[in-house]
Formats: sequence, C-alpha cells, structure tokens
Amino acid sequence: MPEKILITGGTGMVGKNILEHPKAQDYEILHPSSKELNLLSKEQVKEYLTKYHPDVIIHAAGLVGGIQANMANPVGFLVQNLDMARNLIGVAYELKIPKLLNIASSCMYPRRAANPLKESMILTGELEPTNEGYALAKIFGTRLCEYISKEDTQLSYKTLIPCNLYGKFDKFDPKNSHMLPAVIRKIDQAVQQQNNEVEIWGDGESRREFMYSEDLADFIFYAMPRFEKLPQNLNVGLGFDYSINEYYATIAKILGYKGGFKHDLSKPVGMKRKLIDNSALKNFGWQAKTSLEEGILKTYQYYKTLENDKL
Ligand SMILES: NC(=O)c1ccc[n+]([C@@H]2O[C@H](COP(=O)([O-])OP(=O)(O)OC[C@H]3O[C@@H](n4cnc5c(N)ncnc54)[C@H](OP(=O)(O)O)[C@@H]3O)[C@@H](O)[C@H]2O)c1
Ligand SMILES: C[C@@H]1O[C@H](OP(=O)(O)OP(=O)(O)OC[C@H]2O[C@@H](n3cnc4c(=O)[nH]c(N)nc43)[C@H](O)[C@@H]2O)[C@@H](O)[C@H](O)[C@@H]1O
Repeated sequence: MPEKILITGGTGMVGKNILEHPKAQDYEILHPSSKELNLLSKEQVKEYLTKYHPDVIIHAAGLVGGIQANMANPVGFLVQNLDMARNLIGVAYELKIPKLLNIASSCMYPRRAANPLKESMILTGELEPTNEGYALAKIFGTRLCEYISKEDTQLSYKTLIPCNLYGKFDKFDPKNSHMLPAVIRKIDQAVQQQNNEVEIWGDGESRREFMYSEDLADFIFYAMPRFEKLPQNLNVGLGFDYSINEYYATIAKILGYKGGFKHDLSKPVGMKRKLIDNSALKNFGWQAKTSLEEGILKTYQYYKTLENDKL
C-alpha cells in the first residue's frame, strides 16, 4: 500500500516540481489547491485532515515572494504564513498525523550570522528587516515542529531550510518574483527590444545561493524513505554562492545579451549574503545535481512557453 502524502502548495513552484518528479508515482499524493483547502481556515484544515488522514504532510504552501514583495506586505507575509503553519501543523498534531515535512527558508537566519549558516544559528541574532515578517513565521513553524517531535516521540515533524530557489513554475512578474526569474525576464525583454542597457538592483555585490527547484524535489524523495534519520532541521542547498553581478553575467551569456548594465543603488539589496552550511546535508548522503547554466537554460525554456497573461 503506497504511503499517502498530502502536499500543500501543489500549484506552486516547489509543489509542482515535487508532483512532476518521477518518484511521485510511488506514492498516493493529495495536492489540493488553496480553493479546495484554504490553510488560513482551521475548520477547513480539520475537516480535510480528518477525512483523508495522510501518512505524511509536505507543507510547501505559503505566501512567497522576493525582496520587493516582502517589503511591500510585511503583515501578509507574517500573518498568512504563521496562520497556515499554525493551522496545518497544529491540527496535524491534534489528529496525530505521523509525519510532517515543513519547508522553511534560509531567510530566517540572523542577518549578521557568520556564513556559512548552520542550523544551530536559528534565533541567535536580529533578522533581516526586508523579510522579517516572513522569517518570524518560518521560525514559528520550525520551532512548533521541534516542540511537537520532542513532546510526542510517536510523531516526526521535521523542517527543511532551503536556500533561494528557482526553476520551472517560478514567478516572473517583477512585483513578486525573486532575483533569478526577474533577471531572466528583464534580459529576455532587452534582447527582444534590442536595448543595450539592463538595470541591476544595488551594486550587485550581494551574494546569493540559488538552487534549482527540481533538485529540492529530488532531495525530498531521497529523504522520504529515510524520514526517521532526517535531522530535526536541515539546510538544503548548494554550499556555494555567486554575486548578483555574476548571476546577471551568466544569464546574459545564456540568453545571448551583449549589452551593458547599470546599477541602481536606490533599490533594496537585503542580506549581504545567506550561504547555507551543507555539511549535515552531505552527511545525510545527498547533493544537488543541476549546474547554474543548466538550471538557467531550463528555466528560460519554461519562461518562453508562458503566454503573456501567465507572467
Ligand atoms: N521560492 C524560493 O526561493 C523559496 C526559497 C526557500 C523556501 N521556499 C519555501 O518553499 C515553499 C514554496 O515556495 P514556492 O516558491 O513554491 O511558492 P509559490 O510558487 O508562490 O507557491 C505557493 C503555494 O502556496 C499556496 N498557497 C498560498 N496561500 C494558500 C492558502 N491560504 N491556502 C492553501 N495554499 C496556499 C499557493 O496555492 P494557490 O496557487 O492556490 O494560491 C501555491 O501553491 C514555501 O514554504 C516557501 O517559503 C521558497
Ligand atoms: C528566498 C526569498 O529570499 C528573499 O530575499 P532575497 O534573497 O533578498 O530576494 P531576491 O528578491 O531574490 O533578491 C536577491 C538579491 O538580488 C538583488 N536583485 C538584483 N536585481 C534584482 C531584480 O531585478 N529583482 C529582484 N527581486 N532582486 C534583484 C536584490 O537586490 C537582492 O540583493 C526574501 O525576501 C523572501 O522572503 C524569500 O525567503
């Protein structure tokens, strides 16, 4: 009898990459959209979990966006992500759902923590103001899983802490996209319109670690049969990063853009760096497979399939 998995966020980038992974067919997977199961409603969550009683929950839903979306809506990023975590993890605990995999983010580490960021550094310093609300919600869900797993050893509620992610099914609308998809769109437009100048937010010296989302899905299916051995909190990333300027240059090369760049120092830059320590991940026996060039090319090919109304 295949394990029954409930995936929240199944219509999002992480969720869709999980559903598309070849190993998904080894499981019975429920993936309601927010219209079928609004996680902001505790009653809907209770009704759904009581009815289906999954063996495992993978919590990949959330209000998610880049630095500009977070700065524009700190209340939403705090309250909605906190309420989704509170309802889903809290009701799962009430109903004794045996396993839950909570997806947090490297954004929840202290802004001045020494890089590479270790799982033990959570809550050891002040957070990055541009995404503090989101980070507080992520810390809440992470701690709630920890407390539940300690309180009831029959339950295994664990948290993955991914670095920045990109890939197929990403968001390309500049209002809420992360850097990598935003730059693919900007540079593609410059090529189409034969512009020879593209704007870079900030001085481009900030560094970021972007992992291809398909690799996170691959890790999740690697972890499923080893769930009990998963550490309580585990960074999932590459263990190396690039500067924003390097990302622009690589994307320009792959898209055939030959023009120049202009730095707009008035734009927000967020954390200087947020490189995760991947030693626990390597000890767990996994590492990411997709190179930056391959990931950008696949993401660009996906982007080109989108009609304007879907961007
Ligand atoms: N993207 C990154 O760079 C990154 C990095 C680290 C961690 N993460 C984490 O990975 C997870 C997924 O991120 P993502 O990039 O896949 O986000 P995404 O593409 O924006 O998808 C978000 C998903 O959450 C669902 N959702 C939103 N509000 C909901 C609600 N009230 N009830 C039920 N579902 C709701 C959405 O469903 P609808 O479409 O139906 O609204 C969508 O399926 C999040 O926990 C995020 O914090 C992301
Ligand atoms: C994973 C996500 O990380 C997010 O932080 P964060 O990496 O700064 O979010 P991003 O929006 O990916 O920005 C990453 C870096 O890219 C720079 N950047 C350069 N050009 C652009 C551009 O055109 N668009 C964008 N968006 N950035 C750009 C931006 O200044 C910042 O230093 C958090 O706000 C979220 O909560 C989430 O956790």
